[in-house]
Amino acid sequence: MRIVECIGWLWQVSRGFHVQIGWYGIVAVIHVYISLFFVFVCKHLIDIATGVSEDSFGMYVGWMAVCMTAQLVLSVIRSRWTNRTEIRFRNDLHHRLFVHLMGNRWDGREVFHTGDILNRIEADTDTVTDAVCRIFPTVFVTMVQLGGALFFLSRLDRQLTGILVFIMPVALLFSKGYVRKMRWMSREIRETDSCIQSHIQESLQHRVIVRALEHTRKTVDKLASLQSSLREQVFRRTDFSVFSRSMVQVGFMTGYAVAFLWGVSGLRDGTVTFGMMAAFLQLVSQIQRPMVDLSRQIPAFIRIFTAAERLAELTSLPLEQQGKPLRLEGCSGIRIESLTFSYPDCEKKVLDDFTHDFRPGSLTAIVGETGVGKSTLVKLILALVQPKKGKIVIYNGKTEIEASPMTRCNLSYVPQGNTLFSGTIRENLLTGNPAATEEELHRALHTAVADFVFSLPEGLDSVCGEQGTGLSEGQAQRIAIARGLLRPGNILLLDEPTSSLDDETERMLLQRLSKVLEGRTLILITHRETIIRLCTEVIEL
Ligand SMILES: Nc1ncnc2c1ncn2[C@@H]1O[C@H](COP(=O)(O)OP(=O)(O)OP(=O)(O)O)[C@@H](O)[C@H]1O
Repeated sequence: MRIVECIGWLWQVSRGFHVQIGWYGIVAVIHVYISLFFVFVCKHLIDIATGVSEDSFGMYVGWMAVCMTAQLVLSVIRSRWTNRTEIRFRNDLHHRLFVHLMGNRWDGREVFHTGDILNRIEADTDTVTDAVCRIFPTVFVTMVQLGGALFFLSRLDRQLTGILVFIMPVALLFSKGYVRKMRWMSREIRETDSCIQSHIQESLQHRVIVRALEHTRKTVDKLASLQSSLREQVFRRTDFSVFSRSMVQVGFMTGYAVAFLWGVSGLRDGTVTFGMMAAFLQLVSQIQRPMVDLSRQIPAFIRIFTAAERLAELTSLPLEQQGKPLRLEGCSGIRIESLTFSYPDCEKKVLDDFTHDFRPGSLTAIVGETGVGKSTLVKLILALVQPKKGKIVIYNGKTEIEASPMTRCNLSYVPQGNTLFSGTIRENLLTGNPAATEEELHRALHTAVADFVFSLPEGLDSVCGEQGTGLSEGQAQRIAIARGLLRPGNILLLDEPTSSLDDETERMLLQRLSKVLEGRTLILITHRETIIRLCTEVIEL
């Protein structure tokens, strides 16, 4: 991503904060001019004290007090503003990224590891927040301060200003090559940091399995090796930037020495007053400080562009089709016409010219050997992935709609395996239908043979951990079935719903399920004979 594009992205994500930043800039500029006026007041006071000027001493003391009070008030306003804007901006950016990532289109391939995404959302968002709320306004103020100080100095001594302006742009040392190298180094560091976070996140998520496979030592060693790479990369970047900064420092030190010697020789010759000398030194430091600050900000700018680039990669992920849910009333069916699908970067077609009509009210079992494409077909029906060719139509006799994210409301889906969220059982069930009544929750649990919930000490309010820890696989599976049954859709999509159930529980589940299938279409993936017998149709992939 080019720097101009990074700036454009930053401008776009900070929309909604431009007015606030503008106000901050105005306050900061007033602050700068008050500090320059303070220099002017000090010069006059020294000139009055040394007899060069005959102005009123009391009046200038008064101005001095006004300047000091105003500076204090403005710094309080600025730091209060910065802290408030920072938290607002960070929350806003987090929110936008989260909304985007929750709604982005999935093509069957995860572009980023979850740990990498988390790292970007945390660390890169912090960098961008710091840029928008602190660094950019500070740089703006620094430039105004620099311009004001140079202007003021030029009123005192044009020649000296000319010399200083000539010496200062040592910062031009920061050629294109320097910036390119720093950007590359920053990107490398951020990528290693993401790898560390991904490794920690995945290892912690599967720590029980890691322990069971006696893989703990290797996992810890991998972290140490990644950390050692990160350390080396940071050391390399630090050495490079320290060297470049020292070169700039030399330029500034020379500038200060020139101003000092200029003033001293002027004092000796009588062309410079003590007041002017004090003003020289104050102004030179007011020029030097901003220049040093600006040179220090260059690595920060490179970090900002790297962070902006990494966040822009997330926000540029295409979004799923958006729109109002398209709900079909009554019993609905699904017609699949010449469907062809293959995962990105895979030659093999998982489905090739597949056609089938899941008629309204039919009970269909999808069977086939493992890896043949059963779950993929369900994902296509859910419009989680898009077919390469052919189409999927949901119909009810009166209306026909092509499958899309908006037709998901017609589908009650029970995924394979343990898919519970951390929280109470009630919260998990309500993700199926937030408006479900207490009676509906009880009915769904009963149909899913999950009556065991009622005998738990906390009942529906029992808490389960991440991925349903605290419950057995079979218990978690039955709660997931109840959650699917609560969905308002008339088409039930069940992916291996009884894989963790014993024969007796499975028999009861099928018995209870058959009673609620009136007016609904059932599509289920299974390997179990008992379930296949319940179905009116069987298709083998
Ligand atoms: N995200 C993916 N990217 C690439 N290939 C994938 C992806 N998901 C699945 N596949 C491949 O697609 C094929 C079909 O997978 P799918 O999960 O649909 O099989 P399945 O019939 O449901 O298997 P099982 O009975 O084991 O659940 C497999 O060969 C698998 O390797």
